[in-house]
Amino acid sequence: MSTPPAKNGATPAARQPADWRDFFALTKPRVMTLVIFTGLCGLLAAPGHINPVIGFATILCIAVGAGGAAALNQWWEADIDAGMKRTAKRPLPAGRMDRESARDFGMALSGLSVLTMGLAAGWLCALILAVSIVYYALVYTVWLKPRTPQNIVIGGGAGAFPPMIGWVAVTGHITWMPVLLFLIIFMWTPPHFWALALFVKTDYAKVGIPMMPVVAGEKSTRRQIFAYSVLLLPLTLLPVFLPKNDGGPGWIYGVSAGVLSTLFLLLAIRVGFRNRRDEDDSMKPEKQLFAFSVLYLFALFAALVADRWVPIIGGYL
Ligand code: HEM
Ligand SMILES: CC(C)=CCC/C(C)=C/CC/C(C)=C/COP(=O)(O)OP(=O)(O)O
Repeated sequence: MSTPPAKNGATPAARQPADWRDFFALTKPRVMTLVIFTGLCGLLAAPGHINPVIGFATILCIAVGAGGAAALNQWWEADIDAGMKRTAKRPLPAGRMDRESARDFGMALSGLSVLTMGLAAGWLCALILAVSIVYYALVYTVWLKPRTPQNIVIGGGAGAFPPMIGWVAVTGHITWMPVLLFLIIFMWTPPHFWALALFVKTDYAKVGIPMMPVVAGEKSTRRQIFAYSVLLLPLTLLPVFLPKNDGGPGWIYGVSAGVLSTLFLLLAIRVGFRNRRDEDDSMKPEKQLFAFSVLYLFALFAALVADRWVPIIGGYL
C-alpha cells in the first residue's frame, strides 16, 4: 500500500533519524496496556491449562499485533494527528520519523505477530488476531473514522477481541463466555471514548473527524453515553448465569461486576443528564467518567481472574 497523500500538507518530512523510543511510542503503549491486560485475563480465567511458554507467547503476540496496528493507524493518520493538540507530538507529526518507516514497522509487527500466534497458540487465535488488526488499522482507521459518527461503536469491536484470543488459546474454541467478554468491551467502548470526545471535541472538529459530539451535538452524545452504560450493567452480570464448564464465573466476579457497573452507571448518569450552561463550564464529570472507564475495565477483568484463582489457591492453603 502506498503512503496516503497529505491532506493539508501538515505532516513534516522527518527532520532527524527516529530512535527506539519513537518506535515504541508508535505502538501506543499506554492504551495497549489495557488491551494486553484483558487478553491476559481471558487466558488466566479460561477453564483449562496452558503451557506457560505458549501462554506467554500468546500475550506477547497480542501486544506486538496491537502495537503493529497502532503504528499503521498513525501512518495513515499523520496529517490528522498533526492538527490535534493531543496527538501533535507523536513521532510522525513531530517530524521525528518518516511515514514509510512507520508503515513498514506496522506491517512487520502485524505479520510477525499473526504468524507466531498461529505457530504457538493455533490458527484460530491467529485468525482472530488478524481480524482485530485489520479491523483497527483498515476498517476503523481508514474506512469508518473519517465517515460516520458511529465509527467507534462499530470500530470498537477491534479492541474487544484480545480476551477472546486469550480464552481460545486455552480452550481451543469459541463458546459463550469469550463472546460475552467481547460484548462487554464492545458496549464499554462508546462511554469510554465519548466521555473523552466531549472534552476534546473542538480538536476533532478542527481536523474534520465526525465524532459523535461534533456531528450530533453534546446533548445527544450524553444521552447515548447513558444508554450504553445502562446496557453494560446487565451485560456484565450475564457471565454468572453461564455453566461452570464454560468458565462461567461465580460470586467474586458477580459482586465485583455489580458494584463496578453500578458506579460506572452513576458517573454516566451525571454526564448523561448534565446541562452545561456555557462553554467555560468545567468538564470534571466527563474527565472522571473517562478516567474511571479505564480503572473499571482493569478491575472487572481482574475480578474474573480472581474468581477462578482465589478458590484454587485457597484450596492449597
Ligand atoms: C475504537 C475504540 C477506542 C477509541 C476510539 C479509543 C480512544 C482513546 C483515546 C483517544 C484515548 C486518549 C489517550 C491517548 O490517545 O493516549 C484513549 C485512552 C485510553 N484507552 Fe481507549 N479507545 C478505544 C478503545 C479502547 C480499548 C478497547 C481499550 C482497552 C481495552 C482502551 C484503553 C485505553 C486506555 C488504557 C487509555 C488511557 C491511556 C492513558 O492513560 O494515556 N481503549 N482511548
Ligand atoms: C489486538 C489488536 C489489534 C488490538 C487493537 C486494540 C484497539 C483497537 C484499541 C483501540 C484503542 C485505541 C488506540 C483507540 C484510539 O483510537 P484512535 O486511533 O482513533 O485515536 P487517536 O485519535 O488517539 O489516534
